Amino acid sequence: MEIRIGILTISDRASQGIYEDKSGPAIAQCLREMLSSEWREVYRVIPDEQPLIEENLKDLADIMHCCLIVTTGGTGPAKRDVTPEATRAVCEKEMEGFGELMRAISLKSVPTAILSRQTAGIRGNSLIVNLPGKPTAIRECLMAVMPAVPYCIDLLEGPFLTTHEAVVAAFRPRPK
Ligand SMILES: Nc1ncnc2c1ncn2[C@@H]1O[C@H](COP(=O)(O)OP(=O)(O)OP(=O)(O)O)[C@@H](O)[C@H]1O
Ligand SMILES: Nc1nc2c(c(=O)[nH]1)N[C@H]1C(S)=C(S)[C@@H](COP(=O)(O)O)O[C@H]1N2
Repeated sequence: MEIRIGILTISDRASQGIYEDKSGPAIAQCLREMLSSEWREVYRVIPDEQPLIEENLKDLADIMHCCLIVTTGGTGPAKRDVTPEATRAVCEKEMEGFGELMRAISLKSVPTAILSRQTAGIRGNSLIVNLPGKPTAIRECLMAVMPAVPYCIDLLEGPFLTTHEAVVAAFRPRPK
């Protein structure tokens, strides 16, 4: 079966065309460099509206069967930043370690890393990972968590994801 990965940009201004979305394409580019498995992106740009975020996450997981869904934006403290709330609302399990690790790595380059409430969670067979909105945060955060992502997807009975070892090595404690 085709491997699908959801890329969801959550930004009022990018969704209105006030600025060009750079973070969604950065996620796609980063994943292309990291993954040796064939995969197809399902890419969307939406405003910071919690019901809309939840609807898109559910659709990408349940209907589009994306094994991995990466969001960008809406993780901060501002009134309209509700991506973590939407993620928790649609997930059966929260995966706190992802947010902890991404904040710790990001803190080495920006003190404002602690302003991101980015998290991750499991909905059905899908892993949902939140990234901050800044285009420069994408590579840093994805590089941090990617070693554990293929094994997490194994545990969700998803496709066997392989990586380009020179870029990032997937860690599987119990190789298949
Ligand atoms: N998807 C994106 N593409 C390009 N630049 C972005 C994106 N998201 C954020 N930025 C940049 O990072 C800055 C700070 O991000 P901020 O978190 O304020 O934006 P946002 O909350 O994603 O956008 P909005 O306020 O329109 O919903 C923005 O002013 C913009 O320069
Ligand atoms: N790696 C990284 N993480 C980062 C940043 C960044 O520039 N690089 N920006 C921070 C800032 S300034 C904010 S406000 C929060 C939330 O951003 P978001 O609301 O766009 O998701 O992410 C933080 N995390």
